[in-house]
Amino acid sequence: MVYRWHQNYFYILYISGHFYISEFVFFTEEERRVRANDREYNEKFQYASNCIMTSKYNIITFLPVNLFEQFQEVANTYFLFLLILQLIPQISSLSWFTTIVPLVLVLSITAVKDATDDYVSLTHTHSKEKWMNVRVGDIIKLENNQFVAADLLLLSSSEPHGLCYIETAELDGETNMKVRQSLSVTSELGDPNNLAQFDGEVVCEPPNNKLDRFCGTLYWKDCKYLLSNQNMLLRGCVLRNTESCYGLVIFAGPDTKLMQNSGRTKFKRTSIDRLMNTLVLWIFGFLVCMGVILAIGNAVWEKEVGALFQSFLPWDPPVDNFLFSAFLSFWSYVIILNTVVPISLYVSVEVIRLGHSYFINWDRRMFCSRSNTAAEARTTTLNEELGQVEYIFSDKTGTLTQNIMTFNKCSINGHAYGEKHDSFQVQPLDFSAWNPLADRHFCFYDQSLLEAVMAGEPAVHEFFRVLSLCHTVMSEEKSEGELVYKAQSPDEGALVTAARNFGFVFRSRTPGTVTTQELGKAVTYMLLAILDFNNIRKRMSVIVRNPEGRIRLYCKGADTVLFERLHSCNHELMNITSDHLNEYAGDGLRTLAVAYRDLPEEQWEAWAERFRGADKATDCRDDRLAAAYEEIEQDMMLLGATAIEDKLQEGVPETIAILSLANIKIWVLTGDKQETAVNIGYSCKMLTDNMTEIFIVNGHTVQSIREELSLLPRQHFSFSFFSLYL
Ligand SMILES: Nc1ncnc2c1ncn2[C@@H]1O[C@H](COP(=O)(O)OP(=O)(O)OP(=O)(O)O)[C@@H](O)[C@H]1O
Ligand SMILES: [Mg+2]
Repeated sequence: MVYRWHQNYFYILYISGHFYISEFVFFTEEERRVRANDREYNEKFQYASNCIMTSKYNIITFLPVNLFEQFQEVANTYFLFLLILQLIPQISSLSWFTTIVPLVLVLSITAVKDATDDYVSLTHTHSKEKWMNVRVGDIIKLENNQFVAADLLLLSSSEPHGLCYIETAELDGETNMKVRQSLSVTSELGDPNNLAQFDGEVVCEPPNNKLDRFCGTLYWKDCKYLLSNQNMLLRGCVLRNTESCYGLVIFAGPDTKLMQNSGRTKFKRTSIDRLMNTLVLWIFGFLVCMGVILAIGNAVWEKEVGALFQSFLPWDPPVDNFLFSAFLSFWSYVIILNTVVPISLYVSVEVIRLGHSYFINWDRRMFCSRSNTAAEARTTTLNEELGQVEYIFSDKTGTLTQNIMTFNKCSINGHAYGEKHDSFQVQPLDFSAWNPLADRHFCFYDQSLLEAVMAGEPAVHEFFRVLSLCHTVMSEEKSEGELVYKAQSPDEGALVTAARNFGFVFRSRTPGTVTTQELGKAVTYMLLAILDFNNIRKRMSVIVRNPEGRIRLYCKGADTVLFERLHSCNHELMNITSDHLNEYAGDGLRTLAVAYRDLPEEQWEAWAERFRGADKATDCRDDRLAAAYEEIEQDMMLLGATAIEDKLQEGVPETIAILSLANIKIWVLTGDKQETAVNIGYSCKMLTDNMTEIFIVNGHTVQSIREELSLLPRQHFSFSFFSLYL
């Protein structure tokens, strides 16, 4: 079958029991060129439009495709075959409707079930009809809480500095908000009339499934601007905390990163289906044997006895010998004995499936009273499929844990703060008395840290200064003194809030400055560079110039990477701090180390030159930037470490315990420190005390991990806990 669908051809192939829908595109895209507001130009490239079909059937294809699927059921084919046999008068032993009625009944019940399954999945994914008409190169407006309909380049937003906030739960499952920012040249366009005149051209990578990367260039008014993932809004995200924004459609429909990540719909067969088919085949084999035995009996009788009665009991006209008579009686017996093949089995299984799916929907224990939603089985085979699960792959933060981070403890200059020493001190500290900007929801119990701040200990001050400066949090001041932080990473939100309560209040930022209020005094730092975080670097830094003109680099990140980059004079402090860190990790807390480095003017100038070169590079930009970062993040002075708590979600340990009883193996992905990860493993009952041998596979390359794995005895695979550091 071939469908023509928006310039691309789709073939439905049937190979060894599976349907494959293959897309045949007549050109392979090497780079994408999109000119804003110029449909005529963009149409030349025949990019896919924003129409997406997620359902298996449509009205025309339903009957043939569904029948084709159903006749893969051995029993259905068998009954069709019987029906054909019945039409031959010489062997027809039963009236034709005894087979056709059950067959038609089974076929139509299954067809109705398939059609409803498909319709449900269609209505769930395809509610926004109007987005179908969006084409590549259009500029569209999005409003708060709307789903992003295609992959867009953010042009401008209602928020200052072209910022906008998105929730990416549909894409990566993370519930925290992320920030995107438009280029400053386009964010100035603002009003719709200017945007209608915008005629920039984007040249970028072809459609791909990498959710966290985008690389392209915007050409506009003889200038060239580099684009990154930070400028993109992907289909499936939801706009939050942003009144409205405008975006240029770069990828639409099947080319969007969301769709590129989803596999094609395949005809699914559960293992019960396969088991039933095998059983039916065996029963059919038995039936054939019976037929053969009876036909042999017929042949013997016809030869020995029947032949003697030829004049009274003549053979029917086309039959002229006993062998042919036996051949015909074989088929008659196949028809007569057909009831041994249980066609009702299929109907019963379908009915049971339907019943099970309703049991799931009605299950009170799967009802969430907070959001007033019940569990919903969207396919009737769900129960069987769940029963087949052997492995569960889960993310840790936000899936097992609540993703609500609280600043719990810290170690500054070798001193540990935050222990709850005694039972007297149950009241959290009251910050509002001396700090009007304090966040009332922040709880901390250790008085001595507050005393250290008040006593003016320089290390403590510098520690909180790092926390208030080195981050990517945005702040919003609705009314004087009422600060709201919008953090991309909840860890950072917790750290900045802690600094805020201890008197180092982050107030606002512009692309070139950060303004803080340090113990009541407003201070504006020049923000010279942000060396952003990524999961390979495991750290982030900022370089700032304070009002006195001194330049400092502030860095925070994983202790493993930070400790390697400290100045040698930190040896002793490093040992004490790492003892504290181990203690924190032992409690399952997330840890970060913080450090600083003084930069003389000449050194900064020289490095800034190289940094700008790397930043402008078009090829290997990431590698060159990483090398530049590496160069400056050296010889740092350690300040201390922080410990943040992220509580487990309700019921996680119980659920995991039940899952492991069912022998389901669970893999959890986390970027935490190894000790923290192991401890969380224990607290959520993934690891238990009777697992005496826990293997930690610790390698940095695929090769080294493979070697370590090959050392493990095979049977340990199901019980061991891996922490892969790639
Ligand atoms: N904003 C940040 N600034 C500096 N360092 C960070 C930041 N976020 C995380 N890190 C460090 O980088 C390491 C890896 O973080 P990453 O965000 O890649 O982990 P993750 O995959 O998100 O893990 P999880 O899901 O457990 O949070 C962390 O252990 C932490 O030490
Ligand atoms: Mg993280």
